[in-house]
Amino acid sequence: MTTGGPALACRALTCRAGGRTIIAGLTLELFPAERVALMGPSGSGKTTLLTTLAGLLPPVAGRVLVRGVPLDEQPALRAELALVFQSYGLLSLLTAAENVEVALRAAGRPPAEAMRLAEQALERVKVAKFAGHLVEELSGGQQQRVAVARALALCPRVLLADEPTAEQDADHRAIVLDELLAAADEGTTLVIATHDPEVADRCDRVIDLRAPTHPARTTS
Ligand SMILES: Nc1ncnc2c1ncn2[C@@H]1O[C@H](COP(=O)(O)OP(=O)(O)OP(=O)(O)O)[C@@H](O)[C@H]1O
Repeated sequence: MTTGGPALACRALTCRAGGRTIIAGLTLELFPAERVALMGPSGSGKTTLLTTLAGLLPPVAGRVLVRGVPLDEQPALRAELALVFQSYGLLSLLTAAENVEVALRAAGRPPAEAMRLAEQALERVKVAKFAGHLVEELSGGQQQRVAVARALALCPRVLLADEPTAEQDADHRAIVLDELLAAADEGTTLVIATHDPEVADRCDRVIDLRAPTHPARTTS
């Protein structure tokens, strides 16, 4: 499903972490409504790549482009990207609902609308009943679903999700995956880092980061 130009792209992207080159000269184009699985062994650079694509980690060379515009030249374009962090990145002393509302308020939504959208997003991934609970009171899987809800609520142009089903049981894994794929049905570009072949099977394309120091191989 590729319409128009890429929603997100990178050109000759090189990323380093801990004094090592993790991603070397990677060029990619990710299209609206496309569902992409990012795979590769532990340590191959999935988190590093997602964090760089989200504009949170500057590359040492190359560029990230949002709708063809270099992200480093227009940092405001980050607002079009949402990242589900592998470690969730939630504020533990806020409630589940407040975590989603804070993101919506930061994106410019008025308070009442932020509350309504947060509730809807939490319901989509079956954590609405914990809306008033502090994040630190929730299980890992519940926290992960709150992190997914936060990203979904933003209706981002691009949703980058770092192993978003890793902490889920089978039923909740299916729910999370269905909701992420539903966002792609609405036009969001979806990139899911995963070790799960069943998640990859439901995507349009797999990007395989087989070796930390080699360019990614892309399969359709
Ligand atoms: N802040 C850091 N300091 C030092 N090394 C780092 C840092 N961040 C990442 N690395 C290294 O970069 C490499 C890639 O890590 P990354 O987390 O991107 O891999 P991954 O493919 O997401 O792994 P996993 O599947 O285990 O989540 C690893 O060797 C890791 O040790």
